Amino acid sequence: MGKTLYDKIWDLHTVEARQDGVALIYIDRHLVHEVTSPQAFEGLRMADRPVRRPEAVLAVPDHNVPTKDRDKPNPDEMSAAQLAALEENVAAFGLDYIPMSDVRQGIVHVIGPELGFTQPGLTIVCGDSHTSTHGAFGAFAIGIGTSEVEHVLATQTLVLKKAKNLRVHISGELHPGCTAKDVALAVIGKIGAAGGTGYVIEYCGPLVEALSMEGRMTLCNMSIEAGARAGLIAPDEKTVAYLKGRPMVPKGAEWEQAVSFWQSLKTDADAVFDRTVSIAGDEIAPLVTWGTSPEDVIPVTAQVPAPDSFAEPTKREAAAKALDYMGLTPGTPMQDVSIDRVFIGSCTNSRIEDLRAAASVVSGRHVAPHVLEAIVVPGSGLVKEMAEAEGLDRIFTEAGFDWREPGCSMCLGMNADKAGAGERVASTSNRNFVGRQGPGARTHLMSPAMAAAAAVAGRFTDVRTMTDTTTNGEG
Ligand SMILES: CC(C)[C@H](C(=O)O)[C@@H](O)C(=O)O
Ligand code: SF4
Repeated sequence: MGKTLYDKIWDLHTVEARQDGVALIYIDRHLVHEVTSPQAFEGLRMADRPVRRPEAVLAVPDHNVPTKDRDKPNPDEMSAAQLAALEENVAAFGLDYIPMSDVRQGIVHVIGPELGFTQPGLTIVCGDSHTSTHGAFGAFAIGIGTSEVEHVLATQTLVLKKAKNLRVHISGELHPGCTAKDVALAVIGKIGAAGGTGYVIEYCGPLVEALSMEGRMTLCNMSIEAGARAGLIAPDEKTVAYLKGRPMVPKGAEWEQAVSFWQSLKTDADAVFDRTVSIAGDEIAPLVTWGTSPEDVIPVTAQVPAPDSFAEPTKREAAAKALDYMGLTPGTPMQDVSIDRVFIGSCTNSRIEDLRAAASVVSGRHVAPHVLEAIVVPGSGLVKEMAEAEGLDRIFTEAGFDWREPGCSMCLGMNADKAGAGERVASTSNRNFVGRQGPGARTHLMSPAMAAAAAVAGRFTDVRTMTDTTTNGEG
C-alpha cells in the first residue's frame, strides 16, 4: 500500500516502533523560545546532562519582547526575567541564539522558514502549539510541552503515538479579497475546533497548490486550531524556490541531493487516508469570527447568529455564553459592529505578503477616528526591513497605524500590547479565546486585508467593497 507524506516522514524517523503505534521518533530540528524552555533547561541542570545535539537547536525570544522602546528597560518584570533566563540558558548549553537586537529576531515560526532552518521531510519540534506552521514545507512539525522540550534537548528523540491521516482537499480558486486566512477559518468552521483531533492534516487540491508559501504557512499554522496534531503540504517547486539561497539550507551538491529527496516525499497515488474532507474554494468569502472559538466563523456579510440556530445543545449553550462575552446581539449585521483596536501581526499573518495586503487596503486612507489604536507588528526583523524597503511602514504610519518591532505582541498580550476589558479587536491572529488579548478583551479573527478594512471603516467591512479589491489571492 502507498504511503502518505506523513507516513513517509514518520517511517524515516522511527528509531523503534511498538505494536500499539507508539514509537521513538528522531527529531531533526528544535526551535526554542523563552516561555516553554526555562524548566526544561533546569531539568537538564539537575540531571547534569548536556544538550545532545546543540547544532539542531535554534533559540529566539518572541513572546515577551517589547514591540517598542527596546532601548529602555523592559517595563514588565516577569517578561524581563524570562528573556534573561533564555539568554543565560543558551550561553550555558552552547546553543545558537538570535538576540532581540539581531535583525533576524522574530516570532519563532516566522524565522524558522525565513532562515531555511525549516526544510521538507524533517521532524521539527518547538514548545509551542503553532509549530504546525512549518508543515507548509512538508515537514512533520509539532508543538510539544516543556517536559518534552527537556526530553528532546537531552536525547534528540520523542516518544510519540502515530496520528491518523486526514486529507483536506480544497478545490477551485480564491475570489479576489479572499486569502489563505479565510481558507484556514473555513476549514475550522467546517470541521470544528476539535474536528482534527487525533489526525495529521494534509492539505491538497488546486487551491492549496496555488497558494504561495506564505499562504501555505497561514493555513498550516491554524491546523492546531482545528485540533490536529500537525498540518502538512507536499513540497513542490514553490517550496524549493522559497528555500533556495536561504542561509541555513544545504549548498552545492548537497542542495541538489536535498531537492531530489524532497521531491520523493509526495503522498503516493495509492495511499489511503483515514478520512477525507472536501472544501469548495470558490465558496469561501472573507470571514470573521463572532465567538470565542476559531470555529465560530461567518462571512463578514452575514449577521450575528442566534444560539438557537445551532443543532447541538452544548453548542447552543456555548454560543449564548460566547455572545454574552463578546457583547453581540443575534441578528446584528457583522458590518454594523464597530471596533476599538486593530492588530496586524502574529505567526499566522505577519509575513511580507500579509503586510503588503494590509497596506494596499489602507494606502491613501486613514484609521477611523474612534479606533483607539491600530498596530502592525512584523513577524521578524527581516520582514520589517523588507517592508520598510518597500515603503509599507510609511503607508501604515501615514494612515495612523503604529509600526512596531517584531514579536508575538497582542496575539496573546504577554507584553505591554493588550486590549482593555470590553474592547473589540480586529485581529489577524489565530485565537479568539476569552481573555486572549487581555482580560475581558473581545477578539475577532480575520485576514490582514479585512483587518485593514476594519481599521479604516472603524467597523467590520467587506474588503471586496473597497476599491481595487485587494487580491492577496495567493497569500
Ligand atoms: C506560550 C506558548 C506555550 C503558547 C502556545 O503553545 O501556543 C503561545 O504561543 C500561544 O499561542 O498561546
Ligand atoms: S504569535 Fe501568537 S500564536 Fe504565534 S507563537 Fe506567538 S503567541 Fe503563539
